[in-house]
Amino acid sequence: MLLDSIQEPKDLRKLSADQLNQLAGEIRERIIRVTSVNGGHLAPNLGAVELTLALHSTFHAPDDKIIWDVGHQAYIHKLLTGRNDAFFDTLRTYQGMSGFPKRTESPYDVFGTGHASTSISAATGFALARDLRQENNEVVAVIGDGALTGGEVFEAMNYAGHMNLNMKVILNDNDMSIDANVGGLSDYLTRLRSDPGYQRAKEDLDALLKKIPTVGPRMADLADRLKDGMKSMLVAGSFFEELGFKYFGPINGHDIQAMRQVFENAKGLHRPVLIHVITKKGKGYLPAELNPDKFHGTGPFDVETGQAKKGKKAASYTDVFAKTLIKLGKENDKICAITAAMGSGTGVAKFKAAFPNRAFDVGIAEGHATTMATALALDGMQPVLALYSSFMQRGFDQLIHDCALQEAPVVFALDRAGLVGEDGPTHHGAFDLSYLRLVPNMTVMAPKDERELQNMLYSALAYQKPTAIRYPRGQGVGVETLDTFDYIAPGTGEVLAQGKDACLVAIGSMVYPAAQAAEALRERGYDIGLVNARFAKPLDEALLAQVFAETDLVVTLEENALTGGFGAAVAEWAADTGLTNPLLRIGLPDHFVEAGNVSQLKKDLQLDPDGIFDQVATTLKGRQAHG
Ligand SMILES: Cc1ncc(C[n+]2csc(CCOP(=O)(O)OP(=O)(O)O)c2C)c(N)n1
Ligand SMILES: CC(=O)[C@@H](O)[C@H](O)COP(=O)(O)O
Ligand SMILES: [Mg+2]
Repeated sequence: MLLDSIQEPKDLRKLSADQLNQLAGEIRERIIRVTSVNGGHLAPNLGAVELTLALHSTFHAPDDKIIWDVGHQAYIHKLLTGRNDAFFDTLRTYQGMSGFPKRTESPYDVFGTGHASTSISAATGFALARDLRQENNEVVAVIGDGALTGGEVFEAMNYAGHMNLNMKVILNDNDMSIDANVGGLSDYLTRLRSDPGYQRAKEDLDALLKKIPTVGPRMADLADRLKDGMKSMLVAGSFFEELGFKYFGPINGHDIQAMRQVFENAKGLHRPVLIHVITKKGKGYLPAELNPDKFHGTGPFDVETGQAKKGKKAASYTDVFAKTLIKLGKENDKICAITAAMGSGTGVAKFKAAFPNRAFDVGIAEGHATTMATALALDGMQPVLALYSSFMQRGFDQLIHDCALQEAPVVFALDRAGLVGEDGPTHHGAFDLSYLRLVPNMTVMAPKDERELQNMLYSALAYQKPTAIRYPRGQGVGVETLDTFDYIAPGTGEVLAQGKDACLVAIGSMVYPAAQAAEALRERGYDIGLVNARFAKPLDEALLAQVFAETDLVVTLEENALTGGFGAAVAEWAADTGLTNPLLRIGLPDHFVEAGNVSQLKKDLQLDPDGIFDQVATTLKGRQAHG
């Protein structure tokens, strides 16, 4: 195989045009094979094969810096930069190769990513550093049309254009985000891409401009201004040109030689350049071409049929959220659902199918979504903003400054809270309890199971206050859901068992594992209590006072960073109250948790029932030994 002979990108420069095309086929085969076993971002990569070959055969990485936006499409880059074997064996596995660019993995991965819309800011920094060092390497950002909807992109282009920095942006336009892309910018790209009238308008304009008479100084001045105005209205890429970027395109992103020629020409321009490349998401694998959304990120699948390998499982938290919101939406027409480019992932797409006018996908714009939801709430609507926990981080200031400060009754439905698995540290929802708990006016809760998620969503809408509910990725514990809901008052936990030796006070996804550990401890003769805390804010202080009075050792459990999390809240409250019971806090450590199967990660971090049992038993034995 040609692919196995490529150790570094410069090997590509020895290949003929035919060999590069052959290599493209081999790469596609490899990626389909590996993702069919390990899962991964198949469709984005299949669309970027020729683009990556053209880039790596023209630019000289790692001296030239190639920055991948989101980074989910960087598999080809990994295959071409000496990681062929590891890719085959370990992509997205525990202690294996990351599914995203990662600086510690390779010198070719110059900037770590996972969240969208950072590449042009990063390129700006690399270009400035290069200029300060008086070197002359190229800096290239590769960004998709979906990631282009994120506001940071425009902050970066505004500045890079202003500084006239030598950097190249390759816009990989496949006319898709995860779901359909949204917005005026997406429409603009569609016009650039496909409207022959638009292209013709450009040619007609040139002809027209030649005909404008320029008699006398005032007429000449008028003609110039008219030309400028018309140019900016009609010239292809004028939006990018106005920001200071020289626009090239659109060009065929599956024609390696055409792209190489444009990239080579762009190298000679020492200024900001944007090259608009058109690709097909899922290219070369029919099931992915036909369903690019399903194959954006996939689990293991059968290559022949494209069918997912996993069997039918219990409903996911996302399904329960969507089903419950639809039911609530039928009874209350003020309820709206908002998401930031994660309609399928959060279940908002289902709500949109039921209530097309009351569901909004704003693109990759979590900050904007938060402010928009705030205003909807202030004007009498009941917005539910569904985001992944780790992407909510993008809207933190808006959550404080717009929503919480004005006490806007927005419900934040934070999916993928806790460990998410193979996407790894960029995507684990490790911090939301910490960063939400510190904000005044917030109510923060986490359900122990699907039924409690239903009741929490129902209750959150009744609170009429900024409220967050966080729940994990994937399937629930399998309890029955209902079509009627029970109200849970703010700051009320639930005593599941009483015990004198220790009480396990767990929140959200840790309640069931804590219950299993408590049972095992009881079998060893310990008297163990169990509390479902439900709320990280406000705490159920009366319940905690009872727990601290009745038991010796208090154990808090959360699938969130220990720093600032639920256990920290209990510790602060106990210290403020003058209680001195020993406190064992179980949760995520103060380092970024790597990628891997969630059960494996939980085992490693002692967050599974066995790990909880061991930690509590060791502490209890230690206390007995010291009398
Ligand atoms: C801040 C943030 N919000 C949401 C996401 C989830 N996400 C990952 S890829 C993606 C779509 C990207 O579309 P595009 O840039 O066009 O790349 P394509 O997959 O089409 O190649 C989204 C919304 C993210 N990674 N980061
Ligand atoms: C790259 C990215 O951010 C998304 O594609 C993410 O991988 C989706 O994760 P889920 O599989 O949890 O929806
Ligand atoms: Mg796209």
